[in-house]
Amino acid sequence: MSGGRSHWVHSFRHAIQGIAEALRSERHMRFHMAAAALVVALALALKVPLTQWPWLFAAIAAVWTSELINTAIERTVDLASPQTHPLAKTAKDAAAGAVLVASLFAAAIGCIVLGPPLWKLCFG
Ligand SMILES: Nc1ncnc2c1ncn2[C@@H]1O[C@H](COP(=O)(O)OP(=O)(O)OP(=O)(O)O)[C@@H](O)[C@H]1O
Repeated sequence: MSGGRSHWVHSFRHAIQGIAEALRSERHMRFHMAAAALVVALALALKVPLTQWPWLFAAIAAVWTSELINTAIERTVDLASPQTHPLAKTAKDAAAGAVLVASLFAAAIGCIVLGPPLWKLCFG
């Protein structure tokens, strides 16, 4: 049982190290983190109803998850194919496409959830 728990703790530590390394090495990841902090601060300031928060968290999680997977794919492709190769390009471009889809989803959620209270605040 304790061996199982220790395995779980190791897996958790590795996952945190993965996120920390992505934050250190990827400018986009730091941008997503700043954007998430801004969204949370805005939602608190605008007193967004509790029922809307899951949409914001889903959007943030979608962007972070896609960026982490994109980073993993970039590293794997660089390791497997340091030379230019059409398949390496396909893999990296598809991974970047996943980040774009998640970012568009997050932007739409941000407009839908934060737009109306922001509009009300600015234009009465
Ligand atoms: N080994 C390769 N073979 C062919 N094309 C590649 C290869 N590596 C990168 N590319 C092309 O260059 C683009 C940029 O790749 P790169 O690894 O610099 O990622 P990036 O988009 O700059 O991401 P980031 O800024 O997050 O590191 C890829 O999307 C792909 O089109």
